[in-house]
Amino acid sequence: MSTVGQVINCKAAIAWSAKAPLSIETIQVAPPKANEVRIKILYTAVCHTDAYTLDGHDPEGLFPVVLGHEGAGIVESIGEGVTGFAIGDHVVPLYVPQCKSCEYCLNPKTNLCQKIRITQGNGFLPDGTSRFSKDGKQLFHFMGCSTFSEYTVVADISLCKVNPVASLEKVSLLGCGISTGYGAVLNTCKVEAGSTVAVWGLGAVGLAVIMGAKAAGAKQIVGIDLLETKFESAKFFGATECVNPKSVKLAEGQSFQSWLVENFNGGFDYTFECIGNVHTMRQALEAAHKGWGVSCIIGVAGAGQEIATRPFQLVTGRTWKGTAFGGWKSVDSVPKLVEDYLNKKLLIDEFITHRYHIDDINTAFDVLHKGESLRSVLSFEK
Ligand SMILES: NC(=O)C1=CN([C@@H]2O[C@H](COP(=O)(O)OP(=O)(O)OC[C@H]3O[C@@H](n4cnc5c(N)ncnc54)[C@H](OP(=O)(O)O)[C@@H]3O)[C@@H](O)[C@H]2O)C=CC1
Ligand SMILES: N[C@@H](CCC(=O)N[C@@H](CSC=O)C(=O)NCC(=O)O)C(=O)O
Ligand SMILES: [Zn+2]
Ligand SMILES: [Zn+2]
Repeated sequence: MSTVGQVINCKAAIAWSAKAPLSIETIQVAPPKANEVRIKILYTAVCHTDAYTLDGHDPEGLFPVVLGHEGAGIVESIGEGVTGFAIGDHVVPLYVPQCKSCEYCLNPKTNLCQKIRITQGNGFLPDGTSRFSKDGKQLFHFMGCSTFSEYTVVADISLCKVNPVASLEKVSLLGCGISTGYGAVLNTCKVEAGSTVAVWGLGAVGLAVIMGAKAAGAKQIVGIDLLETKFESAKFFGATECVNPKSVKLAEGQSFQSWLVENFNGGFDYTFECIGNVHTMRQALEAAHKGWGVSCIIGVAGAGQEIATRPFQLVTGRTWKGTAFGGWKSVDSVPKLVEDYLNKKLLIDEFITHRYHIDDINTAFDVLHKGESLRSVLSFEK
């Protein structure tokens, strides 16, 4: 029985309010309007940013909402005017879209397409409305993706078609964390062979940075985390050594970053913060090498959180920058990352540490907060 043009009743994890567990319920998903695509989501992962918004730290956080932004699925139907997709295509939703016509898409210096950023930040699709409801009550979209629903609707510029040979379970992780960390190295920082690199936070994003640094030919890759249980996986992905800031012997009044400068040849060519903590962001900046060191912020910090350092740190040659989705022009790049995965240039399988049915999504958030997981992947099929 075709669902094209029909409202679909399906399972979704609803966030009714901040800090509350997600509620598994049947919602209504309306057909796609012009330049929209409705997708049957087969797999979705949980990223720390989902937790960031669910925990109430996101100034753009709106409730009730269908969260989720790291997923993959199959096209169920397309709206009027959609040309690049057909029913049955394997696709990955993209929270950084690529319209290829806005000022940002036309500028090679950024991937931050702004075509639909305002409506996306307001929890809507580009026409300013939602396709989600629960018995007549509107539910907001999230990051233009909302993958915590069996069916979702996205703008056609927020979607890419991928090789159907690749496992949708695996390529779901290219919707955020792996692409971000890997791209931060290759695109945002353009790390050169022989560089020295330090990475704060050994979660999925941090490990993807390590994977990228190894691919770039870095000669030293130092993983930094408070949880030494993360060190083994960091070394698997390419860390040459790992440091627990709580375990080093600091001189009276000495900072961790000055200890790093003292013990790692004056600091690192590149540092990456993959936590979302403004204090570790300062550590990472000040551990970058005088004269040329570059520090890249990947971690997300909420409203009111501000970074600080002495201007002297920048005056003496350090650069502070950041990345969204690893600087990838999304529609063009994610299909290529899928090919890299199929050609074994990129690891994905090893990031998946937990698998759950969508009914157990709250457990996936628990293991993330406990630091026990890299990526939990959820499926809707029993
Ligand atoms: N800019 C972008 O485009 C993107 C940004 N992000 C952001 O990147 C960050 C990482 O995401 P993700 O990898 O999914 O998150 P994870 O929670 O999986 O990883 C964060 C890691 O940092 C560790 N950590 C926490 N506090 C400290 C500390 N003070 N010093 C050292 N290590 C610490 C955590 O340990 P523990 O588990 O014990 O807390 C965990 O190992 C998040 O802020 C997320 O929002 C994610 C994707 C894209
Ligand atoms: N609404 C949040 C935005 C936080 C943020 O920086 N998001 C990242 C992606 S994090 C994915 O896991 C991003 O790409 N931002 C670009 C953008 O246009 O938002 C807040 O306001 O804190
Ligand atoms: Zn994410
Ligand atoms: Zn654009």
